[in-house]
Amino acid sequence: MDLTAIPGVGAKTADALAELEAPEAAIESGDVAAVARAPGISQGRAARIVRAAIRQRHDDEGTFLATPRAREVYRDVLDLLADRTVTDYAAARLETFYPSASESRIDEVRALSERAMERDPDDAVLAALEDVEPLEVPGDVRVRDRCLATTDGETYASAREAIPELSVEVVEDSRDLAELARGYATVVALDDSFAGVDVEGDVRVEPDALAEPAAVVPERPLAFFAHNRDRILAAITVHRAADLDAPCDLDVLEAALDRLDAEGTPTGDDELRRLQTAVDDLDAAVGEAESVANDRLREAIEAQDVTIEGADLLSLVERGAGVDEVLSRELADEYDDAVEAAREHVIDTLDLRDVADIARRAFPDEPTFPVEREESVVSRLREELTTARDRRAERLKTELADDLASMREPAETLVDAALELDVELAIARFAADFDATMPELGGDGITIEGGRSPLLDVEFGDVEPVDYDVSGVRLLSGVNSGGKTSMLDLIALTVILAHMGLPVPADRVHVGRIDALHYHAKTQGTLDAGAFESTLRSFGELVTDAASEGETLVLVDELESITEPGASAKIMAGILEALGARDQTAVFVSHLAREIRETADREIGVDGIQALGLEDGKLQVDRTPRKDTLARSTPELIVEKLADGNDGDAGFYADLLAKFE
Ligand SMILES: Nc1ncnc2c1ncn2[C@@H]1O[C@H](COP(=O)(O)OP(=O)(O)OP(=O)(O)O)[C@@H](O)[C@H]1O
Repeated sequence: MDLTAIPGVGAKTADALAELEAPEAAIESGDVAAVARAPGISQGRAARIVRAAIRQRHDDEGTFLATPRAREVYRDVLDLLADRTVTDYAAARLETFYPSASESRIDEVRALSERAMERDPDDAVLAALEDVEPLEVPGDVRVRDRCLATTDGETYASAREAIPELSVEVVEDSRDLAELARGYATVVALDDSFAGVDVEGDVRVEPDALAEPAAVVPERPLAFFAHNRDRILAAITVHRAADLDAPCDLDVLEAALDRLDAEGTPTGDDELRRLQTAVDDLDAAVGEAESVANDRLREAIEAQDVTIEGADLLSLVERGAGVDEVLSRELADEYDDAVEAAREHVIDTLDLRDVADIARRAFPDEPTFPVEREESVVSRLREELTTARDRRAERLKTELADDLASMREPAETLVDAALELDVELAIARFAADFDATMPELGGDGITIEGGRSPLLDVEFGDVEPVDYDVSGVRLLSGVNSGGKTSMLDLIALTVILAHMGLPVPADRVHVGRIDALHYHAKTQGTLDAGAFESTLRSFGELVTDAASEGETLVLVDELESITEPGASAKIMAGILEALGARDQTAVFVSHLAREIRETADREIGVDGIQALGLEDGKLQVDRTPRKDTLARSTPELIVEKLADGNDGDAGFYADLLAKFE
């Protein structure tokens, strides 16, 4: 597949996508997370690429949302869905859903919606989803306790390329190797020629190491799991909570991850913990041991009466002997005890085992006061412990990397499935929150039964259900604030959702398949000549043959506000005539329904949102449009109320009312 064939994907993006293991498969399966793993591709961009590819696959021109207001309603739909996602991934993935004229695309998403609506958005699942994120490729890993060694320049270059995690050293002979082995816990010699050499330290001869880097740097495969550990564990919890089929044994994967911390260090091994603590606490323990010895010695000296014969004292003084000699002569046993206590302290506190003999040498046999550590011995001890720790860690890492080697793919599948579940749960929650049902598609016109718009400015619980049945061109009249604009919004929302393949907030909906939605919102005030002309042109295009190929739904809100009432009634009548002649479906909301109908050359049906009356100065409205009814306007209602009154002016109001008929 030529990636640049996807609309909007240029050569640069195609190169970035080509870095993925299987870019075509990721794009085709709509896996936004996988696409977003390409360098420099954000989740939003990935969603746009996937959407463009879907459109291409379904031969879909993407011209369904033909006006700004139609696009706004679509945005509102996406927001309602995104509000019900837990992960950013699901919100981005939902952006790949769009209203489409393509039957195959709608069916694809309908299948997903139907599956989604069976799901139970359980709180435990939603909570577990909080920590699921798309898997990431970890940054560069650097390993400092191991190195590669070779005598050959070419091998050196390929080693640097194949295993950038380790330093590569050029050596000449086994002496050089031995030198390296003093600085590194492990040296991996890449040349055959070193086979059988006997050098002190952990020197391995592995001529095939470059072919199997993970064996030399288990940190590489482990870094993936360490970096993504929490996400994978969260995905495991999601699978358990939602009872999803798992691609691997979750207990085994979890147990393996439990042996790894976020830095990629194996955990849960007592021996490694012992060695690590010994390295960390060595200095402190030696310091404490010095105090132990000195306290003891001080006490012994204080308690001791040293008796020395004059001749001996004289001889000592003549020889210039110091206190050490007095100590060794007079307090040899006490000194030995004190030093023994110091040695035991270090060995016991650090739980030293095979290096206990080195630890003993950290305090000298020769009496001194105060007792002081032998710095070179302590350094040696530190080196030995560090090397032992690093070797132990490497062994554990290798074992763990082996255990996890076969789990990378299942882990990816696991996280992808959890993220996809979030998409489905968003649809399930949308359906549950708004009592939505799957619409029927096909035939002509639109039938909505028990429709409730979640876009209204009232609590969803307070939204009154409405019914409306539209075929052909209709005028929608009605009282101010009766719900005419809200009805257009509900129709637009319903048609968009139905063409996205999603459930609609109604008891029952039947929607004829359309190719484009033209929804024109009410303009704010009269337009100037230029704006008026361009608005008229857009309607002109809409009703010309070229533009009206295919089915369109036209929703227009109070077009009369663009110019003076007389002219606008004529214009609307003309547009409705043209749309009617082309068998399109249209709803025009207007307060000039009567004038339009009178001006039009063909019969135009008028429906009305009726006021039931005024109660305490407030309109009581039946929000469901009454078929073939020119609704009374608000002023008419008020005049009627005044005419019915007992005021002296009633006659005047009765005459006024007559003018409305
Ligand atoms: N189905 C409904 N259930 C509850 N409230 C509704 C419903 N439809 C509309 N409303 C309320 O009525 C208000 C006015 O609705 P809307 O703007 O649709 O009326 P309108 O007939 O277009 O008014 P105008 O003639 O002034 O343009 C809404 O803001 C909303 O609060």
